[in-house]
Amino acid sequence: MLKLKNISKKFDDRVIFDGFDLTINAGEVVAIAGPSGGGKTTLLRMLAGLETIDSGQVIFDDETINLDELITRNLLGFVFQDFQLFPHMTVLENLTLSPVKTMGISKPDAVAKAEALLENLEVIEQKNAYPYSLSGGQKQRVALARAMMIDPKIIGYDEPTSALDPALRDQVGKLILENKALGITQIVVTHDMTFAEKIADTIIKVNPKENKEN
Ligand SMILES: Nc1ncnc2c1ncn2[C@@H]1O[C@H](COP(=O)(O)OP(=O)(O)OP(=O)(O)O)[C@@H](O)[C@H]1O
Repeated sequence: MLKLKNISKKFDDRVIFDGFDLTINAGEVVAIAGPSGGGKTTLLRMLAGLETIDSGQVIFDDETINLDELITRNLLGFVFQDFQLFPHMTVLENLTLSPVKTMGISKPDAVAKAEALLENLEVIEQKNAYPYSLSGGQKQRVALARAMMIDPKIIGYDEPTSALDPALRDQVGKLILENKALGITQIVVTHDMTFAEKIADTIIKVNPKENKEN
């Protein structure tokens, strides 16, 4: 279970979160909705350690995580809105780069793990392809595989359907529900309420004026 307690975050003088609380049960799919600029992406970035948290507590399975350690704790694997695949690297290189460089995983182990994930996500045939040659849906799957390389406790998706046509949107929904069946906790930032209602156990709204759980 993930508990955020009394989280506060400012950018300069601008308050994004002021005493924000959130509880997510293990295996749950939570959709985060709310107006543009409300802090949805910032929330994911903070949990992934890509953005600092000014104050508050992050508790995972009863352990209070030191806020400075979020970047190395692999709590949340991030599937970026625009995928952020390195254009000059193959799919396999995109997946193995960070685990080998920053996590000390051996290259053969990283490759084996990447291939297993690509196989599961049905993009193994693209392992030596460069991102430009992939379809939107394939990029999405590769981005998901890359997020899963670090064995995160939670997978966070930033607007996973925004670049996709309706058929691919359904495919992403299916992937999220497949991960749910595996017991993976997932947080999905989305503007798309129809999609949120389809995939989420809980929908949470973040609002810049009242960023308290509601
Ligand atoms: N690194 C940063 N420095 C300064 N301000 C930032 C930074 N990142 C985000 N912000 C500001 O914080 C606010 C929340 O941004 P965030 O991207 O989290 O919103 P969002 O809810 O995801 O919006 P959208 O739905 O438009 O993607 C915005 O006003 C944004 O301009």
